[in-house]
Amino acid sequence: MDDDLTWVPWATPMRTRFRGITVREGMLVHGPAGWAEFSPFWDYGAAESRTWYEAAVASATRDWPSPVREVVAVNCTVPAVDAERAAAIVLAGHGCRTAKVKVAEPGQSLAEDVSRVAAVRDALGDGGRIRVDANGAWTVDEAVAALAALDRAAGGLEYVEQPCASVDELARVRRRCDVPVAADESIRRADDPYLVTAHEAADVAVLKVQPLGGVEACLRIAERIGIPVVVSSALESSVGITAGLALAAALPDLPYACGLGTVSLLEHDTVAKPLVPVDGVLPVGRVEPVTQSTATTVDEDTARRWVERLAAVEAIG
Ligand SMILES: O=C(O)CCC(=O)c1ccccc1C(=O)O
Ligand SMILES: [Mg+2]
Repeated sequence: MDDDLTWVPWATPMRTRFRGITVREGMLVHGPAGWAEFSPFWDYGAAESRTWYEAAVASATRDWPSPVREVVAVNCTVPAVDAERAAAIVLAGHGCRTAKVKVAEPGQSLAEDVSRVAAVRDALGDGGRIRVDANGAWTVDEAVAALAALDRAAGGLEYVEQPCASVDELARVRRRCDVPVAADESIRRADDPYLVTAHEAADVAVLKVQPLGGVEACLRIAERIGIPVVVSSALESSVGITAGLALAAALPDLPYACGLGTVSLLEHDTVAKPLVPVDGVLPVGRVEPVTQSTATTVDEDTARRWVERLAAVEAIG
């Protein structure tokens, strides 16, 4: 354990269930450079959580790279809810002109996805952009059929994020379909993040700071990967979002809105002024958490689980 670092557990219910997650929790960490967040999902074991730990320690101990912009345009994120709630999320979308819509949720139908996307287009108006995220749930044939219907419902999709699970399938969808393909899980859960470009499987790379080992590590991937980058959250509290904003701010080119407008999916946050977009953008910079807040007042069991988890990840070294 690094003596310069202070670790604080936090937890909050989600306002809206998101990919099966109903509670979001983790640890904040304070070091010489400021506050950072360690919040791997519980389906990640100690080994896969190691990059999340390295990302947190790097942000707490080292300055971030120099920003080239002061604000970052973000998308609003629409979980796999019904059409009415999807429209409400977009209308409350804090000026975001891009919406990301979750599709292919287990147990739901393509008709539900089509009506959700159509409702998002209605709420967003003509000018806004719509992207969808299938989290790898489709086969290639399902993706091709679904994308034709969703592209029509959206009046044109900006891109589809992770339509299928494997790099090879992404490449096949990309060849058969005009909708640009973005790779998320194929980068953040892969041994080799560059496989997607080697196989011409993606037009856009989604980078997430925690799973990919930190702001600097992501910046190096962005430099090498050769396709435009979208920085996205892992549903962090505002403290974790600042690291994503630091990455987005340091990228020379940022042609797409980033998926960092997610704190409104959380019931409680770790800071007094949550990083909710204003006019569709978020400010770049460090934040101070409120360490005696509802989010950081966790029960004994939650605190113990995180202390044990941290020890398990640190033991990997
Ligand atoms: O990109 C966004 O709009 C929000 C972030 C997001 O969707 C997400 C958040 C946590 C885990 C996975 C994902 C994902 O992109 O699949
Ligand atoms: Mg995704």
